[in-house]
Amino acid sequence: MSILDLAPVVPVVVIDRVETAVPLARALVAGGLPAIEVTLRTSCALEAIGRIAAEVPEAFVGAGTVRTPADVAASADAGARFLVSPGATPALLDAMAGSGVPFLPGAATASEVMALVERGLTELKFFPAVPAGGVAYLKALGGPLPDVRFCPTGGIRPETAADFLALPNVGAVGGTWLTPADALASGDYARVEKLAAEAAALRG
Ligand SMILES: O=C(O)C(=O)C[C@H](O)[C@H](O)COP(=O)(O)O
Repeated sequence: MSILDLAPVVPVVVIDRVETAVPLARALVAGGLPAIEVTLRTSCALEAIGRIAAEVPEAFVGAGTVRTPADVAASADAGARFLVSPGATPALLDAMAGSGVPFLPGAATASEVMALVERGLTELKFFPAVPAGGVAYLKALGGPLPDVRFCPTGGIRPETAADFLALPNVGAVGGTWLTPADALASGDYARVEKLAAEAAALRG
């Protein structure tokens, strides 16, 4: 099973208040997006992953912004079922591979992609997707590197997601638009569910 096949969109969520973790995960799952990437950018991220893993079993919760071997260990201990990194280093790749947890390492250039393919990795995050060159760039990478599938993330909006998903080398896209900060602040999980349902419908 690949993370890229769970849903067309992987919500990237930044959780500032751990109490929001479970209701927002339930809303995303109810909308049809079970794979949820919780970024390790906030102090409660690991606790949020743990709560979602324990209380929302139908979610497939992972850790994002995984940058170091210590992040890998902490994420796995918290219950992350996948790991996403913005880029890749040899030490990080060794740790992710050794963890036994599925992972999507980040790459943005042909050389970076080729280095990962040398390690047997063919499912990658393309980051930062839009600033790096967007749909045209990813399409061009697919010419010489057709065996690699990507989860482009960074700058993707609901109105541009379908263009990425139309590429043969895109399995899913990531983005933060499913969980607007004001919706989380006001507890408007119905809005999160609606945004998730619209995203889930992007690829039939
Ligand atoms: O923290 C990480 O490792 C990330 O995954 C960075 C995310 O790709 C971007 O934060 C996506 O954010 P948007 O451009 O708002 O969709």
